[in-house]
Amino acid sequence: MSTDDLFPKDLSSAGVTHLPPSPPIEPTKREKRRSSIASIASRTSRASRASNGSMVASTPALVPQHKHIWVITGPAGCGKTSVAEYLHLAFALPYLEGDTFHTPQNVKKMAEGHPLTDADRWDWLILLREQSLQTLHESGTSGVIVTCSALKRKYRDVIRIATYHNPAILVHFVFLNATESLLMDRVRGRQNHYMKDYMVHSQFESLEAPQKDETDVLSVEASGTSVEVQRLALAVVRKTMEMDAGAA
Ligand SMILES: Nc1ncnc2c1ncn2[C@@H]1O[C@H](COP(=O)(O)OP(=O)(O)OP(=O)(O)O)[C@@H](O)[C@H]1O
Ligand SMILES: O=C(O)[C@H](O)[C@@H](O)[C@H](O)[C@H](O)CO
Repeated sequence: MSTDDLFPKDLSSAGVTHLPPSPPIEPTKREKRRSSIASIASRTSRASRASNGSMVASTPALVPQHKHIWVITGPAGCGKTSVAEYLHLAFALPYLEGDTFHTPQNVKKMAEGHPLTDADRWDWLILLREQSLQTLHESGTSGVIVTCSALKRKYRDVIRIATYHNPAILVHFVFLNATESLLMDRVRGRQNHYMKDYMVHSQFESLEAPQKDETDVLSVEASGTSVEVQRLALAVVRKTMEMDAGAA
């Protein structure tokens, strides 16, 4: 895969299987956003070439060794949707919005102010894992992006099972790290969403932040602006892709 393949110019083929449940962005705004993200991606690509004029000629084509499941994780309000949409457009990879796979019962429970239990989450986690594998298989792309709070280690382990019988697949967790008080503020500012700000505390009660031995975790500082967090996430994902292709 060449650097240009990592930042394809035609983003229209990227599939979104499940769009986020948030209010739709009006088309002109979405179009503007797409073109701005595409232009950031292509600028990044040109910049890396400009810093090394002979790179295109002398660097062998980047060939990914694996297919990748990029799980964007963290508690409510950390920016999973914002980051996933950005990566989806920048890398032209299909994107599954995890919240749209919750059962109506789970959504009702959260909307009524009751945190989900382990029992409520198992089938959802398994579904996300299976949908990710299916999407990878059907799309033929080098990766798929999925949002999933994946708050506990054992939840991440459920997703990791995707690799057990598929040695060609790697799972990565992009953990968006921010404080409870910041996320309370963000969720408070969000309109028309079933998850209310007072639920953020329960997310942190459940949270088992990834440990050092979880080597498939890419931790991203998520307290900056949306643009800052999106760019940090893009950088770690791109670096990981390049390492897999033997180019970093
Ligand atoms: N870095 C940021 N700075 C400020 N506001 C942000 C940032 N990232 C996201 N937001 C805003 O915070 C709210 C939550 O963001 P987003 O929906 O992306 O988070 P999420 O992790 O997907 O949340 P949830 O799990 O509750 O769906 C949204 O209103 C979004 O516009
Ligand atoms: O595991 C969970 O508790 C859920 O996935 C939540 O994280 C919500 O769906 C999300 O926060 C929506 O706002």
